[in-house]
Amino acid sequence: MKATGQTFRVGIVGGTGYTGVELLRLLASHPRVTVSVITSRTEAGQPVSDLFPNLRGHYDLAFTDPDPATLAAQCDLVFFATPHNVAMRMMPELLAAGVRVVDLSADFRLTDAELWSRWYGEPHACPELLAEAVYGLPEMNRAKIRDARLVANPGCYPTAVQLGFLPLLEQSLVDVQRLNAFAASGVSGAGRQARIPNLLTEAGDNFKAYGASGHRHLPEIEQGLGWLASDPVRLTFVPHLAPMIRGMQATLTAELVDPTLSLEDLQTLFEDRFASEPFVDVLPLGSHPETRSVRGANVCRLSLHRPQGRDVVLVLSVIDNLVKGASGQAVQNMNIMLDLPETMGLDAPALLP
Ligand SMILES: NC(=O)C1=CN([C@@H]2O[C@H](COP(=O)(O)OP(=O)(O)OC[C@H]3O[C@@H](n4cnc5c(N)ncnc54)[C@H](OP(=O)(O)O)[C@@H]3O)[C@@H](O)[C@H]2O)C=CC1
Ligand SMILES: CC(=O)N[C@@H](CCC(=O)OP(=O)(O)O)C(=O)O
Repeated sequence: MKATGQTFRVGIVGGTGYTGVELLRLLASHPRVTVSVITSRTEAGQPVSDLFPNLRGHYDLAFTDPDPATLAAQCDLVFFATPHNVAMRMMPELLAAGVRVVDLSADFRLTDAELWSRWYGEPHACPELLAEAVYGLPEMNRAKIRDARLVANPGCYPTAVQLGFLPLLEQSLVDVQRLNAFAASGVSGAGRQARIPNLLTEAGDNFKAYGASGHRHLPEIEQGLGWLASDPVRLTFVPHLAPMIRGMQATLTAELVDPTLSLEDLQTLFEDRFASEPFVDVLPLGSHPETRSVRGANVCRLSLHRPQGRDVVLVLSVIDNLVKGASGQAVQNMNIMLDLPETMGLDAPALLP
């Protein structure tokens, strides 16, 4: 049953992937949104609930081939839950028809087309839209998201890392030339397509770093941290693959400019900065956040440390890569764009165990 008030029609391009089905799960209980189009090239014609039995009874909808004209006619807002290089080709037609877009891929996250093509390996298909796209980290850009036609939803690592550093950089408290982020992701971060490294027998009972000499999230994170610091930053970023399905943990370190600042001062700074943020939770001093405390929930939990009282601040940050790291944040952005309460459809607690 949908609540009173206007109901918005949304479409999802890429409905068979992990972020697509997570959007469907979250939107099934959203009181002001109806999913009117869900696309898949490989499953066109199949009812959604045949492919995803968890959604039986929630959707009377079948997958259709992605077609911009159909999406434009039947949707107020469209999510792209597709690999890179898809949204940038279909989106201009939707924007021209007055449809608003939240893109979960990286197509519009970097403002510099040349930098994008260096990291993504081909020319950008519509660089003219890069300046207009709004980077969809609400804790940083809420006012711009409200009026945006096109929101670039952040990557999962960039969400965990930027939220953890945010108060320190806004207040110029750390050396921005020597930032470090070591982060581990669950295997769902790699998407649903079949690849040998993602098999249970390869990724299970194993833990490894990858992309250590350069991962495509590095320029995205440095760009966002640079906005926060109002200065270019330099980050050492090492992602890891952890033997779990969902979840992301980031360990961040930075050197304090003023070592007389106490851990309690930093804790107060974080608590004050995030006091009115519904989806950022600063844990009490001494805590170590766990990925299972955010599983299925649109929340980032942070904790602060100063190991051995040295001049280094250490921030632990956890999110669910598919929720605050992708589809939950996309719904949060949609709520802001449609002038709905920001937490609508997103207030369920995490799944434990
Ligand atoms: N997984 C995660 O934790 C996160 C993912 N992201 C980003 O979100 C996006 C989706 O990720 P994820 O759900 O994991 O990916 P998946 O690989 O699991 O799913 C991709 C989806 O896109 C569709 N698709 C693929 N190629 C095309 C195309 N050319 N045209 C139209 N549809 C296409 C596929 O369906 P079909 O082939 O049937 O059309 C499928 O539904 C990616 O850009 C990813 O980088 C962002 C943050 C976190
Ligand atoms: C575990 C794993 O493989 N994670 C992915 C990143 C997650 C993601 O999808 O990020 P984008 O939205 O930027 O593509 C990777 O490292 O490429």
